[in-house]
Amino acid sequence: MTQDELKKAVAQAALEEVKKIIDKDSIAGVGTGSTANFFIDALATIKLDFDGAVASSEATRERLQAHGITVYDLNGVGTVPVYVDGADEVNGRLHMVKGGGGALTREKIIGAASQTFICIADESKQVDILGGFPLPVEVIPMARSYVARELVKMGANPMYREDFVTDNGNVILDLYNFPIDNPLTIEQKINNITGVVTNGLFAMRPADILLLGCADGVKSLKAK
Ligand SMILES: O=C(CO)[C@H](O)[C@H](O)COP(=O)(O)O
Repeated sequence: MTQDELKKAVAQAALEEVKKIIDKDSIAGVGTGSTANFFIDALATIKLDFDGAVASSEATRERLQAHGITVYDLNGVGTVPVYVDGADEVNGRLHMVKGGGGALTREKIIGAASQTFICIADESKQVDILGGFPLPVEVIPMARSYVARELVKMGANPMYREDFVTDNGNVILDLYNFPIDNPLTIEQKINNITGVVTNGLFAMRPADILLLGCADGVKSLKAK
C-alpha cells in the first residue's frame, strides 16, 4: 500500500468512529494536513448527519466549506464531542509531535476543547521517543531571537521557519536534534518561555485513540 492509501484507510476508519459519537446537532473538530484532508473528504459523505465543524486552520476551513460543511467559530460551540487530526510523530502513550504544517496552536486549542481526540496516522509516524521530527514552536514575532536563545539554553537547536507565517500572524522555530525523553515536562518548560504561544508537543492533552494505518490494516490503539 502507498502512504496515501494508508492515510485514506485511517481516514475512513476515523469516519466510522466519528459516526458512533456524533448526531444531527453535533460539531466535529477537524485537524490539518494531508491525512486530515482525507478525513475531510470522508466526512463530507455524511455531511447531512451532523451540524457542522470547527477547523484547526484556514486551509481546513476552506476545504470543509468547499464540501458544503458549515464551519463554526469555536467560541460559539462549547465542548466539541470529537476531534480528528494527524500527527508528525506519536509514541506509545499517544503523546504527539504536531505542527509540521504550522497549525499547532489552533490544533492544540481544539484538542483541549474536545471530549475525544482521535489521531490518524500511517505507521511511519509511530516512534518510541519523540523528537526525530523537528518540534515546532509558535512564537510572537518580536520575541523570536529571545526565545531562540532560551531554547538553546535548553539544549535545542532552533531553526527559524523562513517565509512562513501562522494563521495567527506568528512565526515558527523548529527544534532539530532534540530528543524528547520527558514530553510532559518539556511541553510545559517550552510553553513557560515568554513570547512562546505554544509548542507542538501534545503530552498534556494526548490523543485518546490512535488509528494507525499499517500494511496489514488499520490498528486502533489506546495509550499504554
Ligand atoms: O500537525 C499537523 C499540521 O500542523 C499535521 O497533523 C501533521 O503535520 C501531519 O500532517 P500529515 O498528515 O500531512 O502528515
